[in-house]
Amino acid sequence: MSDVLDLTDVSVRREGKTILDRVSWSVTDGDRWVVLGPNGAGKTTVMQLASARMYPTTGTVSVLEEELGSVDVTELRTRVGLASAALADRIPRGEKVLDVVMTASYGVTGRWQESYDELDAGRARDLLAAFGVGHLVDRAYATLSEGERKRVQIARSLMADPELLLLDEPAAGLDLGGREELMAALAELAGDARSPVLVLVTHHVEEIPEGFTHGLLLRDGKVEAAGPLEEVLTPQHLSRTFGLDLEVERHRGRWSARAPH
Ligand SMILES: Nc1ncnc2c1ncn2[C@@H]1O[C@H](COP(=O)(O)OP(=O)(O)OP(=O)(O)O)[C@@H](O)[C@H]1O
Repeated sequence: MSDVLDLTDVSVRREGKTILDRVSWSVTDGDRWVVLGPNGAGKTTVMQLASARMYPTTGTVSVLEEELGSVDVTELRTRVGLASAALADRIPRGEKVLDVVMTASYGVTGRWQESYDELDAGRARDLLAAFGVGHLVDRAYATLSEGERKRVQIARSLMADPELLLLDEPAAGLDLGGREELMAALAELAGDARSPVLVLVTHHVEEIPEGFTHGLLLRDGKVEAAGPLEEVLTPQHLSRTFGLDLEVERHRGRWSARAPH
């Protein structure tokens, strides 16, 4: 079992503010992690480090056994898939869905003069079909619903066959049906041994798909708990993470949390 991600004593400071405070976290081959915490807890910052798009102020970060600061991050970034709102914002409005996915093999958003062959197009079509949006290949990305866009983004993040896949709030903005369809697609991905190591960021325990194995709880830039989901998603840890009393339930592999009356 090798470490896919390793953060040791990592702090990130910006404009005098400590965004991450001595965070240590290890992700091993085969794991499916959820990163959970309230607004401003530092989740996206952890994803920026994990995708080699940011360096820590202090501490060490290794991604796929390469230590940030001592490797060429351009090459490393191609080995990490990322789906996030920030990345989605960079997709040109008129871009064809097939190109949104295919351009990921060059790590660009917006098709220009790169050359693609039938194999690339075939892989993009297969990925879109796997996420239930195969019929949308020729549509302009801007004309899709939010749920369709989210699936296209995940298909795109898998295009370059990453070893690590980071999904930053994949269910944000989806209606109940869209969320549940996405949960089913992600559960399938989690259950497939050929899938990359998965890390999913969310604010809601209801958005943890079946098959996810571990959780990292963050609050105010600090780790509240990290480990197997059953050990981490306790009322005590979740209440401390979100700063209010919470009851937690698990039903058929899915979680829910609510404040008691
Ligand atoms: N460049 C920056 N300069 C100053 N503060 C920053 C900077 N980047 C992030 N922050 C702050 O760091 C904190 C953590 O941000 P981050 O985006 O990592 O949190 P998050 O857990 O992803 O939040 P959310 O759930 O709201 O997306 C926030 O308070 C944010 O305002």
